[in-house]
Amino acid sequence: MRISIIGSGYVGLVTGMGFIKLGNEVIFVDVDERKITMINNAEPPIYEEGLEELMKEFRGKYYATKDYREAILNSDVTFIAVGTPSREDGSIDLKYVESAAKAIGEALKEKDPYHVIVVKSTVLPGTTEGVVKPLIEEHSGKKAFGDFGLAMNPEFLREGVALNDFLNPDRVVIGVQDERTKEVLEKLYEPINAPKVFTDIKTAEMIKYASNAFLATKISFANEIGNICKKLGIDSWKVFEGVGLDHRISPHFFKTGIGWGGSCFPKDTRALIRKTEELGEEPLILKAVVEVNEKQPLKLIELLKKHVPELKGKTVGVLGLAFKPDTDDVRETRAYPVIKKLLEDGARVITYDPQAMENFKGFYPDVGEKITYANSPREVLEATDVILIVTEWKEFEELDYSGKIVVDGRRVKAAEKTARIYEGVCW
Ligand SMILES: NC(=O)C1=CN([C@@H]2O[C@H](COP(=O)(O)OP(=O)(O)OC[C@H]3O[C@@H](n4cnc5c(N)ncnc54)[C@H](O)[C@@H]3O)[C@@H](O)[C@H]2O)C=CC1
Ligand SMILES: O=C(O)[C@H]1O[C@H](OP(=O)(O)OP(=O)(O)OC[C@H]2O[C@@H](n3ccc(=O)[nH]c3=O)[C@H](O)[C@@H]2O)[C@H](O)[C@@H](O)[C@@H]1O
Repeated sequence: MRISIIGSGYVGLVTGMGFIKLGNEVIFVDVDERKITMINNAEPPIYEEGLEELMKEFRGKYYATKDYREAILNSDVTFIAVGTPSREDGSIDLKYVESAAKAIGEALKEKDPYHVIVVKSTVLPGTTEGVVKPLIEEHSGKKAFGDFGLAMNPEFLREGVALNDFLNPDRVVIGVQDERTKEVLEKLYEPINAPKVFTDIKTAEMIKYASNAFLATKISFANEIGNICKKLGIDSWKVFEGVGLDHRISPHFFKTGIGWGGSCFPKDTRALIRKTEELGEEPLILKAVVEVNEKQPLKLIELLKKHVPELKGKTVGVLGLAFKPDTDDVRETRAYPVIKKLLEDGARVITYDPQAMENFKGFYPDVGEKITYANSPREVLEATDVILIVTEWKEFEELDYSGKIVVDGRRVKAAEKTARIYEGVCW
């Protein structure tokens, strides 16, 4: 099938390359010239395992452009995968979705054969039918479900293992209304060996929010129990190993630590909270889930002060800046509140991350003043005896922490074994 993808970020690029691997051809559309040039040179604009190899292998099966018209006229299915960030008040900002829908509508004017538009971006229930559909109809002069198809197909991939998640998902959720669109998507996803859940459009939208909210809840719940365990001298990882063996609960996604960050859990829980309030309901659990998560990274500093009561003038090493390992993404990373607090308390910071330092400089560009970006994790260990671990990169397992005070937010076994003083956040 010929596919066009609007928005070539983490989701657009990964799903696009995934569809190519399944035998399709893809035209990527973006507004960012830098990304377009990089994709056309088979260079991934983001770090994601296996992506570069795939882009090199399938050169010729895809290209990137700014031109919506060209992309729509030369494809049969268009996915919308633009960002859906938070507004200042936490509500969902649909400006990219809206401008994509308008531009698709304009391009669709000239297209005769049936074209299917699929919303892949995470959008609140009602958005595809209440915002995307009327904009495409207004700008194309055509009618949804008659002149063109419309569907909602949320994405569940995780950064770092994104290609594998896309190609081997637990399920594929497809929200559709008309039979013709359903057939197109059934065919497109046929090679994927996973249960296909067909629903109406707003149910598909809700499945995505409920999934992310549940996962965020699972971690905040585990961290709340983990904080109690810490006070009682209990290893919460052992606790959740035992808890997770109950098949109704499952052992996955139960790691206690300094909480969840990333481009989605924070913004999606906020958006769902705002939507719930708008509907006149009280999001009691969701609010608590967020509150636990905001406090959790500061536990690192609290524990550090047990051993180093005065941080003023001290150099503190921070290992890891990405919101999790195997990505260069620093959106809502727990490293930010940790480093902010260290600097507020008068400490100097020396930090290292294998992939995310350039992105993190967006928060703290004043290199050398209060924060130094090291060339290796060893350089951090040479500079100071006080270490905080924020992201569990594999290479941090290869270090010798002898003589160090380590406060660990993610459980790096080598630190637990070799540090002079070791504090785990929930163990
Ligand atoms: N990052 C992730 O792991 C996952 C993200 N999602 C959802 O997928 C959506 C996209 O997320 P990401 O890929 O992380 O975002 P991103 O920010 O990495 O990528 C979005 C891309 O859209 C482009 N863009 C913005 N406006 C545009 C327009 N009018 N026309 C064409 N391109 C435009 C941007 O330049 C950017 O390259 C969001 O709704 C997110 O919640 C869903 C599952 C996983
Ligand atoms: O909607 C999205 O964007 C995606 O959000 C998450 O994926 P992602 O943000 O890439 O990362 P996760 O692996 O879920 O980790 C999120 C955060 O939770 C933390 N985490 C994860 C697992 C765990 O057991 N404990 C824990 O603290 C991680 O350190 C990280 O900060 C979901 O896992 C995906 O299914 C979803 O598609």
